[in-house]
Amino acid sequence: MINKLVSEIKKKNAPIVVGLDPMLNYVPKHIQEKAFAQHGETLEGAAEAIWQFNKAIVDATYDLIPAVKPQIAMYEQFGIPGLVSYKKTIDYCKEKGLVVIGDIKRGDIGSTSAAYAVGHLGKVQVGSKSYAGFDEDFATVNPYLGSDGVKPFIDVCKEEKKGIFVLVKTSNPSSGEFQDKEVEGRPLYELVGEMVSKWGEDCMGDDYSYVGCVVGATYPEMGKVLRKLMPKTYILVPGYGAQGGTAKDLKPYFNEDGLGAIVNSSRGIIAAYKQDAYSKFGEENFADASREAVINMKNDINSIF
Ligand SMILES: O=C(O)c1cc(=O)[nH]c(=O)n1[C@@H]1O[C@H](COP(=O)(O)O)[C@@H](O)[C@H]1O
Repeated sequence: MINKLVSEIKKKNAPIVVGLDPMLNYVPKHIQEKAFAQHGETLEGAAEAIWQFNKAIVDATYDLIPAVKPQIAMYEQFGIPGLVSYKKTIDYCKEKGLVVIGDIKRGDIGSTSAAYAVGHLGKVQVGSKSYAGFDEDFATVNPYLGSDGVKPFIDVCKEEKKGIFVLVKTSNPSSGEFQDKEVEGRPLYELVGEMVSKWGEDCMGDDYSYVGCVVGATYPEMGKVLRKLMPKTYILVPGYGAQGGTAKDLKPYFNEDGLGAIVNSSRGIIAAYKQDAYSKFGEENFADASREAVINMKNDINSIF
């Protein structure tokens, strides 16, 4: 799957991911009203609204982008109906040829991680049959329980030819509270980065490992150090746009070949119609606003090369 991700990035000339993080207050009134007319103001109604919202955005942008990243929390808040919309979103995006990065940020003791890995990337055995549960192409993984929490994901990736992005340095303001702490004279995120690079050594695609990492766009100095430390590791870079990361901050995350990083924007794309810059579209044409926001993001990021 890492080879498909890289080749789609090249083909579409777009090292970007659209984050499908649908909060109900981003969903235009006309979509909410239709969903509530069918299902009432219920969890089912909300789940239908976010699904229709996602579908419209995917239809308007899929030809421009290599990948999407649905964040499972945004679906989980609507319970089981929300998870059904998460799965519908995954299947629809795959039908459209997109690589799907499930932002699930899992990681636990080995046996529990194995179940997470099976549920999201692998297949579960039921008697003589086996089934893929959520079936994303990649998943985000939290490594802070140690290697026995990550290895089960790598094992499933090997079997299924899938991939993971392991959190190394996150974009949020307090990420330094633990991640920047010095251990043996070096920040913890560097040690984690080295470990991720090591895990990825025998998980190589053509040019990059299918064990990738996450480094926030909001810490470009650290991105620069980590890029050098882990040259074969693909970096998923969230924090562009709504969290303040800008294109000029992003150059250090890429290799000389213009590859090696893929930048996520969620609110900046899916809720573009709410921004002044896209107000000309109006709420009805929210998906067209998202399309223009994708084109602008792509041009903005490509301008650094
Ligand atoms: O793993 C992630 O994707 C992630 C890691 C990180 O360090 N920071 C971060 O913002 N994210 C996710 O990236 C998305 C960012 O959303 P926006 O700030 O709206 O673009 C959310 O889904 C976050 O959960």
